[in-house]
Amino acid sequence: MRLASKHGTAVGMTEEKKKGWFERLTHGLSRTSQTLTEQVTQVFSQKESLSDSDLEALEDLLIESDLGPQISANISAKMAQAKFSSSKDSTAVREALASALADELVNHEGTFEPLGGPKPYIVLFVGVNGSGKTTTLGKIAASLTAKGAKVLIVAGDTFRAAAVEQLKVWSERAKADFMGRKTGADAAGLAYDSVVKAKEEGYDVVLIDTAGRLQNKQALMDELLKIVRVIKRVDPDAPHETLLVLDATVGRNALSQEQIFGRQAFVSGLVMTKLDGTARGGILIPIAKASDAPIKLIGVGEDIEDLHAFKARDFARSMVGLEPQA
Ligand SMILES: Nc1nc2c(ncn2[C@@H]2O[C@H](COP(=O)(O)OP(=O)(O)OP(=O)(O)O)[C@@H](O)[C@H]2O)c(=O)[nH]1
Repeated sequence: MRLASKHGTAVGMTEEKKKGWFERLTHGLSRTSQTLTEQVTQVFSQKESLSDSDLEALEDLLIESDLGPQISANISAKMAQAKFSSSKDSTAVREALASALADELVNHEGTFEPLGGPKPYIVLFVGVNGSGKTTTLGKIAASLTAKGAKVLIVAGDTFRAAAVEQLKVWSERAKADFMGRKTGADAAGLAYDSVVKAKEEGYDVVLIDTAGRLQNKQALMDELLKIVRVIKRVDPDAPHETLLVLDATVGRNALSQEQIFGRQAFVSGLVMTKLDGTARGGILIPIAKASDAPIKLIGVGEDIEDLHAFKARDFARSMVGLEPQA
């Protein structure tokens, strides 16, 4: 039993589910793909190869799409080499662009398989408030319980009553068990107790939410590190996964969030949410390249089915408005 069949590789996924996800992905990235491809195909229109000034225009477009200078230069160089037999064939331009984008991403995809590892599998969710941590946690819980897994949700953001309430609602929706404390309680103590309980009571997966904001960044990091330290006292290999949740709509701010959390909080995977809410979904590429941790999941909407494993080639194709390849 593996979450991967739903959130992971297409292995085991029914054709219908795969198609459903591809539609959601393409729809979710439609703002990005419209902006990107309309402009890029304009640069190429009526041409079979690019002049130096066309190449500069292309590079500027890619930089404006938040891809950053280095990646934009790499992609422009690849596009410069491509020859298009029919100048008006925008599909060929899109195919070439998708392939150049995918080349940038293929080494940055990772898998999230909470039912494929040790039991209980301890997952920590980190990220600033509003990035989509709670929603992501809830969606994962729902897909795991749907597979029959015994899941414990832990409200580790003990500073915000609203965050605890929101998580409680998700646990009811997902039919997962819930563990929380009163406002201001020690989050590390709660995390410790949750792992002990999970071991004693045979849980498959423990999903621990954490605070997204404290008095200052250092206090936040200290709190996260304390949670990790106490969890390790119960299980030295835990947490088995620390997912950093980043909101694509904040653009380059997500890049600096990755740098702050990624450097200090032992992040093992990234989740990029709200890709449906931006025309600059390309921000995922510089983030993937800057991070030591791979991208594991992406979110393209608020429904449970809108969270899925990150697949570089599918993502790159959707970014330029092409159907992912079955
Ligand atoms: N459109 C869209 N909205 C999303 C996605 N993921 C999360 N959201 C929404 O973003 C908002 C913030 O998400 P939360 O899960 O509450 O974020 P959080 O990081 O837990 O934030 P706090 O609860 O404030 O700590 C909610 O309204 C979610 O429904 C996504 O992939 N697409």
